[in-house]
Amino acid sequence: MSDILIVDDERDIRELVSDILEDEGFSTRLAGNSEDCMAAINAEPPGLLILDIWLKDSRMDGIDILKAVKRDNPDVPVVIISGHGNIEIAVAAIKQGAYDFIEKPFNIDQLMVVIRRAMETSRLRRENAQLKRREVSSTEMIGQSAAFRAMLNQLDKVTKSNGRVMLRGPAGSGKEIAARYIHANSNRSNAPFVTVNCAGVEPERMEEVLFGRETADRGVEPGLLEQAHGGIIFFDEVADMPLGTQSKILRVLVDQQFQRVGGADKVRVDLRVISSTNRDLEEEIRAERFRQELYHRLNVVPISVPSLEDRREDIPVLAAHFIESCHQSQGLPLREISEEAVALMQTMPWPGNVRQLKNLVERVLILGDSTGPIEARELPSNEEKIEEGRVVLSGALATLPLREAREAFEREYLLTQINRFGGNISRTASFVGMERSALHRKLKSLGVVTSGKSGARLAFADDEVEAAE
Ligand SMILES: Nc1ncnc2c1ncn2[C@@H]1O[C@H](COP(=O)(O)OP(=O)(O)OP(=O)(O)O)[C@@H](O)[C@H]1O
Repeated sequence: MSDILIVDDERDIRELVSDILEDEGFSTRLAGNSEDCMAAINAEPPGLLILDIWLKDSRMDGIDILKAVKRDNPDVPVVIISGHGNIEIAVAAIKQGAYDFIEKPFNIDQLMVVIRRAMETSRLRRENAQLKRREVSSTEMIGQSAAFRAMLNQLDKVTKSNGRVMLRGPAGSGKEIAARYIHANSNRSNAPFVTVNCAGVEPERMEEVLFGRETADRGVEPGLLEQAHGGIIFFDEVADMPLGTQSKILRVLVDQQFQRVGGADKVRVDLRVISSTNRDLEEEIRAERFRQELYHRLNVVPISVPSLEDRREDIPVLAAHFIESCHQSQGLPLREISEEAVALMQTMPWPGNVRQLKNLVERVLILGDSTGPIEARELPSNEEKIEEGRVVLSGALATLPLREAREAFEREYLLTQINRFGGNISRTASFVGMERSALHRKLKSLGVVTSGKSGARLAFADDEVEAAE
């Protein structure tokens, strides 16, 4: 257990408190002024700080020390000692984040009750934080496709740097989990990871949420930037940040400091910034909805998170992973997946990406009444697309002459299958029921050029479609 730092300018008092605490089995350190106090904290943050509000011959008073501790070591609980009749100041200290206060003169029992409670609360907080961390670190990223491995490789390169990363990819593709992966593997892994849900906060509240606020009656309420101090702040869906807030964030990135709403003090924070977007930010800049300068500051290392349709090969392992986690967390049955069900999952559209797959797996496990393998009939039947083997035409296909429509269909169908088999032409040929050489010819006639050892990249007319490596 870490020790208790006792700060009081009256020597008798600090020694008396120290004796009592040592008798109770705590170890203590003592400081008589603010300089010694800050030096002791910087040397090693204590498990608890007992702090006199009035410190003679000190550069900082108790409230200043409290502010510094709450900024740099927010986990250290602080118990204030206040002189008799200084209740207002003690209450102000609580608003600044002190755990509790005791009034001089105090008796041993009072002191011990407050200290035991403060220690217990802080222990619970630490345990909670550890549990949360464990939960986060168990959200491991699953995948083995070339597209996934390429992304992971890029993530691994940026974990140890402080570079600002912009994660781009469609909704539900795994941008937040990628940001958490960077955090968990960075040297900030023991510091907070704080998400700013830029789409979810009302624009008029955004600044308070980010910068915090200071009011006469409620004191300091730290915002998300302060809460993330030392760690990573993740701007989720950064394109949804109001323009006014964008300028202020830009200032924070330039100056490395900011003011709370209603406050006068400058607050300094040490942060690494990761952002995500599923929109085309260049387009947002052209439409004057996103500030170009902020874009350049946030987009230092752009990393693309592939859609699930671009890594269909990963669907079976992801589905198995979600079955396992639903089993662990909710006791749902640990079921396998039939071959037909895997084939259907690997060919159906996934506009909601990995999140949609995760939800689908959970739904099937909840609704299913068997413990055998998941069957294709348990999956959504795509009724709007196929009715009893009948393909319902999309608007685009229906406007084409038969020959072009057939080619468009064949191209789409074969690309999906090739992607599903990770670019492996032999396995694709065997599934679609063609000879390998006939499939090659077919692809060529459709303008799909395979290259690389395993048909890795598919040059598709002028466009490039990346299937797998
Ligand atoms: N590679 C992966 N392995 C395991 N789980 C994943 C993976 N990718 C995504 N997930 C899970 O899918 C869900 C959606 O992922 P996440 O929230 O990271 O997506 P997102 O791109 O940030 O979504 P949005 O843009 O909608 O905020 C989460 O539950 C996440 O844990």
